[in-house]
Amino acid sequence: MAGSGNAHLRPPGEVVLRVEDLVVEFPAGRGRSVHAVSGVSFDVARGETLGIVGESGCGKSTTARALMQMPPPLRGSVRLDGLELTALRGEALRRTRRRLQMIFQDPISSLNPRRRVRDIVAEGPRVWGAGADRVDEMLTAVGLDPATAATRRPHEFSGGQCQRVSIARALVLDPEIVICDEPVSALDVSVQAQILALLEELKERYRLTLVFIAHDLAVVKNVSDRILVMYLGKVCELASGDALVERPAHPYTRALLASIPRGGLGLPPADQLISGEPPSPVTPPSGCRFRTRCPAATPLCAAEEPVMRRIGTDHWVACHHPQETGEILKPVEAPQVARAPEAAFPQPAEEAEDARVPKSPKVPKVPKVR
Ligand SMILES: Nc1ncnc2c1ncn2[C@@H]1O[C@H](COP(=O)(O)OP(=O)(O)OP(=O)(O)O)[C@@H](O)[C@H]1O
Repeated sequence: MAGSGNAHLRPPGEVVLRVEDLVVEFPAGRGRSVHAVSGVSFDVARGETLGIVGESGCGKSTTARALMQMPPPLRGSVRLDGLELTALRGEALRRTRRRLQMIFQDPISSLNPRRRVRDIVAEGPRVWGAGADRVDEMLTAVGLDPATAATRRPHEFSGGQCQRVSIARALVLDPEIVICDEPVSALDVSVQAQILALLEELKERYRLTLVFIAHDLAVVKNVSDRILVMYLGKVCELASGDALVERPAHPYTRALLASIPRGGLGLPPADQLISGEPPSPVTPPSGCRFRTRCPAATPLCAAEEPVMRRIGTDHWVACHHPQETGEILKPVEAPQVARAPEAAFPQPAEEAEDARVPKSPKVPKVPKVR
């Protein structure tokens, strides 16, 4: 049986970032805590884009900040090329952080309004004493003309242009990993596509690894090699983008897919929709955290927390009653789907055992919940 450790979440390729049992809590008064991130594990392969998706408040941004050690997690491990970031302090942490950069949701408020664009992009190089010669190159790379843009201030730019400045600021220090936290959510739809295309282009040109966070599965699907689905501080499902969309196994993933309008992913409507708000992360439900909204929940789901199980090549799910993979949601007019590459890592015997689709009890037919 697959344990709750992280060996089973290995992506195909060389692991650059390994996250194990990450826990982040915030004080909630009267001795209680917000359980924002509760034992999240995943690996990121060099050169891949890992998407993280889930409703607002599920812990995506907290996970991102914990990777950057801003602040460090309460428990768990974050290893960059084997270097344990949670053990670093002071100068050593500062030096290592340069290898990880972040792009934030609100491009305008994340830029200092009083500074000129050149100074904003050059701030990292000034602090680090390196990269100053790349400022113009970066402005050009993100589609801004250094001659005209560099002396202007953020308020003179549109949201999309400000996000280009943020991207230049993040890339000027030549990071290995860029964590994009809802980088297009605040932008007009037409601008979103341009910024996503730019990120894709820069990823190739500068051989970046991306962690791409968004609440919108349609956006995440377009940019990600693999997708991790979070619900109330936990990972529900992790799979290649194709597997997640064509064979969603977790009821929550299915609900997220069902909420995408036709024309988004072009999927037929799924049979189950969820309603209501997630429970409070101060008092999360026992067992499976999704069970209070899950149309397939049984007493087992309240009694026992489901662990991540492998149900296919590069496809993992934490659910007692995952959807049998026999039912495949075919995208409308989908091109031939390429087979996901086999994991580069040999699977230990006990994981190979779990590679079969777990036999789950028949999920009773439930009425639609609206
Ligand atoms: N500094 C904080 N103090 C207290 N609670 C916090 C703090 N930061 C986040 N939280 C809580 O932690 C939980 C996870 O929040 P987080 O921002 O990580 O979620 P998210 O999935 O990124 O959502 P969003 O997209 O809305 O930012 C939420 O319940 C949030 O209210």
